[in-house]
Amino acid sequence: MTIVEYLSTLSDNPYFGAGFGLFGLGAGAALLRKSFQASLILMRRHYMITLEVPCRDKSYQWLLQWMTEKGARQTQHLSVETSFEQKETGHVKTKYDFIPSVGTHFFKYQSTWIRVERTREQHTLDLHMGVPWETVTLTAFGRDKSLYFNILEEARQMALKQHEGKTLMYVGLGSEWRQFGQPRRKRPIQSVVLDEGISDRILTDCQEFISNPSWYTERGIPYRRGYLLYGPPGCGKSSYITALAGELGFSISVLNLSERGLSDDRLNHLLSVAPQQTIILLEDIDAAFVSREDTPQQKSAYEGLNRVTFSGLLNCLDGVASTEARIVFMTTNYLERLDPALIRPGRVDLKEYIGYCSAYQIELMFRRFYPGSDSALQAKLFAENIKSFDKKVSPAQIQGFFMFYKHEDPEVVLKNCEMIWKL
Ligand SMILES: Nc1ncnc2c1ncn2[C@@H]1O[C@H](COP(=O)(O)OP(=O)(O)OP(=O)(O)O)[C@@H](O)[C@H]1O
Repeated sequence: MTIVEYLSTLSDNPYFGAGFGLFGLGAGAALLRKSFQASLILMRRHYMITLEVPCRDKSYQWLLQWMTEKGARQTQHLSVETSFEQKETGHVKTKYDFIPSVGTHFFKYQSTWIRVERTREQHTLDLHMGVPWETVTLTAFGRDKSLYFNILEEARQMALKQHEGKTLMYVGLGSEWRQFGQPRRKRPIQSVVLDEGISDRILTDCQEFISNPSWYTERGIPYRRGYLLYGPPGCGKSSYITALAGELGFSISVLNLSERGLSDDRLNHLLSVAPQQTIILLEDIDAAFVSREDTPQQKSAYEGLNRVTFSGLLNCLDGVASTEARIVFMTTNYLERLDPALIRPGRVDLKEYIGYCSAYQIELMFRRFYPGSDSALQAKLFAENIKSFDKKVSPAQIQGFFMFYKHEDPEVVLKNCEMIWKL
């Protein structure tokens, strides 16, 4: 029997025919599935756009907030984020924000449906923050990438708007900057009364610096500026820096150089990843290198811990260079304790003494507290009275004194000037 004859007898066999038919069906289904998958991949590649935002990216928080506003209304699967909000009256209000939970959500942006997938890796931690690693992936039909650009920009604007009129504070935690406390209402710069011309000098210098990056790049000078405010306590150094940050629309990033475990490397890293548009504040810079080892107990407490060295700090300050305007403010009560290397030009470009009140400051503070019609005359009298005691007085003392007599007439205040030193 030839092979051809053998095959023809097989084709007459009903069992073989059925088996062959089944095989054909299976192969056909597999082929269909494969081509479906291939066309899906092809469609994804050419007709869909995807955006992946990992939790380490700056826009991640903005995007979550944006989704809270836009998307959370369209999905039923939410997770809660509780925060505390301080009202201007000082009341603290609890605020619940619902954000789309981990999983898949769909919502419409303009006329496009977007699939949002929020995933959380159970086994991977974001080592900086110690939280599970998360990713948000947006997928939409189309090829226009500007869709995502618009979403991110809208999210950024929304985040900025939330902080409009507020000053943010950051502190260095580990190798990250973390927001510290609630955003504070901006303090008007005029509310910090410094001696004649000082505030204008600092403000103009900062503004000129910020608006002139090309001056620095053209001359190959690092784009940074250092300021030192020195003087006795309670005269407004910290208050002025806070008010200045508000005026410039900057945040404040506070670095505590005496902090345990802050090494040269960490300091360097923190300075290089500082938030944008921020004032880096090194308070009580004189205390950073002396007070730590005053007593044997302190010495042993700090043994084995990393810490910032003086040369490390100088290197870090010199290395603070970026395309961003980098403003560093230092404060101290004791200028004479500072090493000249720390405050040489280039590290500190402008030094200002913020001292006890002059007659000019006393008058101005009085007029701000008692803005009545006789204010100018009374303020002059008040300043003369205070000066006649020939004693030092700080703005904090004057503020405390005014607060004590806040329900009294200016006349009573004028009569009780000596109480300033007794409160
Ligand atoms: N020049 C000023 N104008 C208005 N208020 C002031 C002024 N100086 C100080 N105050 C008030 O006194 C308080 C303490 O001021 P602040 O902390 O800014 O002083 P400081 O010079 O930074 O002191 P320290 O050296 O102890 O840090 C604040 O409540 C502030 O409002």
